[in-house]
Amino acid sequence: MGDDWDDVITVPAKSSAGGSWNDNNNKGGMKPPAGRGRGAPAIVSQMCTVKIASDDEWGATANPASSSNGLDAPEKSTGNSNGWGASTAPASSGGWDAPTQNSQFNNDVEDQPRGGGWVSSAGGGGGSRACYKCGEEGHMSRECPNSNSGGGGGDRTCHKCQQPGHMARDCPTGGGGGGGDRTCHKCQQPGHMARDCPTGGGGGDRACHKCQETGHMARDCPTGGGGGPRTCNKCGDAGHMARECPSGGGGDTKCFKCYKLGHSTKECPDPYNKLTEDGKERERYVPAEMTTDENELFKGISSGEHFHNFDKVALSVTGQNIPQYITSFEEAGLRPLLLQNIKNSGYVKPTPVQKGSIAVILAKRDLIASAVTGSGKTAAYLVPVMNILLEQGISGGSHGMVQKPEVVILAPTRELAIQIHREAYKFAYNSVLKSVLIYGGTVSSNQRSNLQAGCNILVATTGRLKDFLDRGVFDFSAVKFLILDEADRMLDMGFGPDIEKIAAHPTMPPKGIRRTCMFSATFPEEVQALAANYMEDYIFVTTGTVGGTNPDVQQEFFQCARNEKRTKLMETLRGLGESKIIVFVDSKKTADFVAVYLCNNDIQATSIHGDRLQSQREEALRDLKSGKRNVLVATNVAARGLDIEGVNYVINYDLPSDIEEYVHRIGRTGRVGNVGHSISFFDEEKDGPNVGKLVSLLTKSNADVPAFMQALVSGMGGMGLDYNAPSTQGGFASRDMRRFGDKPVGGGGAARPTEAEESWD
Ligand SMILES: Nc1ncnc2c1ncn2[C@@H]1O[C@H](COP(=O)(O)OP(=O)(O)OP(=O)(O)O)[C@@H](O)[C@H]1O
Repeated sequence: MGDDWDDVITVPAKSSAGGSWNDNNNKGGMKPPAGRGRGAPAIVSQMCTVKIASDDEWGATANPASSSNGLDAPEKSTGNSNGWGASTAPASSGGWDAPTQNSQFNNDVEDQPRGGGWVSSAGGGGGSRACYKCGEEGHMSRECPNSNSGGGGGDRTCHKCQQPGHMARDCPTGGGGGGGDRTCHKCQQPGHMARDCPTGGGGGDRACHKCQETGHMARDCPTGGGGGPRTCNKCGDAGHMARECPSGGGGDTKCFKCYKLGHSTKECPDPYNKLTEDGKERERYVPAEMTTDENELFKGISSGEHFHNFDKVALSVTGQNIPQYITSFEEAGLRPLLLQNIKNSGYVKPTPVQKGSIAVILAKRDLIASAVTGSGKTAAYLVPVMNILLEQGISGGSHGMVQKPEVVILAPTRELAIQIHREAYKFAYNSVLKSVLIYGGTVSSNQRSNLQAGCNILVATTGRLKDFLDRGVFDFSAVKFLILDEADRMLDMGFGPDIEKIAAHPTMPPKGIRRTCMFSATFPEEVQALAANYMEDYIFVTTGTVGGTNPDVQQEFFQCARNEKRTKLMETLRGLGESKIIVFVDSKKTADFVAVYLCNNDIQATSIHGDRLQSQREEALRDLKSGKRNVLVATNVAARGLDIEGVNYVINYDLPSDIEEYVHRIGRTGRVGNVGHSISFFDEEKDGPNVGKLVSLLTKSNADVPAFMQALVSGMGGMGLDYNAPSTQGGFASRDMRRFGDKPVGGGGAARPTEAEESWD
């Protein structure tokens, strides 16, 4: 992965530090909360904490020009019979009757519908090219209606006898004859074609492409290999062709698909190659377009009976020069169109994380925000960044040019990226803002066209993002906001290296110039330390306990040995009737197994996991949403961020070993003030070692700790209990680490508070 990153075309980054947009702090139009007697947004000069109670995310030839030529360019100029890379050469090597069109030269070979070429699907061809038999347009020679004589009536001449009225293959002079003045490629004599050459070898003065000797063609070369000056496309050495390369790979020629060294295009292991590792044909999935039906678009989870409890949640904001929080969407000075879309979404007032985050982002500050699952973090960043773009105006790149999005939002899963884009599309409805979604598992040409048609907000998974970036479809030079959703996941070992490269990309404005915002329900302290490296003088917004479970989710645990789980699951599901339920398991295999088992037992189940085709993954979610299936068996791919209306229960068939994933999994229910339930099967043998972490989590979240867990923990002498330790040691963060950490933090501005907490109230 790594090497390609250095090859991307460099577009000059924004020159002036900070740019003017960075200085317009007041344009966000924040107004002070009513009745607080403050004129302008309050700027607090010291590190402080604010608590509110009550109301208050081209390669080798790195040739950017190729972008106009499609992403998957053909292997070099193989359009002749020279034998170099001959396997990809067009069929013209057959002789003089060259094909009219070489379908291999379609742009973006991977992404074209099968059966490409210029022949129309109408069955006859209707292009503007003329038939080789009659010379008329609208059909191909093989379908020539004027071909009674077998020849046609055009004025084109036969390649053999040079007479008009028939084609070479129908030449009455016979096969090896012909009277034209064209010469054989082998012996250079007129009157026959190379394949019919009586010399068998040829004695012309054309040189063999292998040994560079005259008198024979490459495929008849007596050297077997050749010693000409041409070099192998794999290893770069002269004397043999790529397909005969003794190195089997290597060399400094790059693959034209993935642009990595060491293999040819057809051997590319890249995910966008046609074949999977095990040789199966890849899916060519084109997702459906976003709905334009307003009702459908603005439909979402209605806030629940506990929504008012958000008012009781303490909002803690730490950092320097904290901007005044907002109390209502109206008072935030948002653009009318945005306000209208917020209203159409059914939002009446902001949730605590929205109150804090909207103010911070409108003030163009870096931000880490952590709040319980289902508390509206998506809108907490979308609304303010959109407002800023609308106020400052957008450039909106021209069609076909290298696109320059102003906002880049990264998410760990495709499904979450889809959801975020949908939200962005919703809030940007009727505005000039254009949100574009790019993610893997789908045909890339559609997404590329969407992106090339203009993009202000780019929502992406990292794989597809890097691919398009490498191919010069877009760059980061206009980025004002880099947003990581599920940031702790994005910064962990899986995605961390990608984020590092993205942030360090030559076209990405550096921290302090671009703004970086990170959101998650969980934010372990060690991840906060990593996050700080991408930020400058950031504000930390938390509501409740960072990493705590959602209080609206009633958590139940059952001791259940591994071999008892199936029966227990059936029992549980039968008791829950038609409710929408997500059943989490720890492996793809188990997901398939459990889903099949449930279906065999008349439960309307489906599954989602990383080995399923993307179309199947999305279909599974659609089926759950629509109620076609009421049970979704899932791996952690569905643990974070998904916001599905009516999911009343989450069942942990297998408990995760990672405590943060537990928090996210059970957070698929009990969203925006709705009551939810989680039921977890605790297998003492497997989950015993994690009991300390669980008890710590439940305790800090003010949730009931089951008696059996308490007994287990005291039986272990309290081992594993650690309420404040980093997650890897069994705990979770509950605060802004800068205020309590021992180590200075890079890039986070002042690492320690200089003054006591200061409140907004
Ligand atoms: N102010 C609001 N009023 C009513 N509903 C809201 C409000 N803000 C967000 N919502 C709705 O709440 C639901 C949850 O929002 P969202 O998915 O952004 O939560 P989240 O905090 O990001 O959750 P997670 O941590 O699971 O990713 C969505 O359906 C969203 O439309």
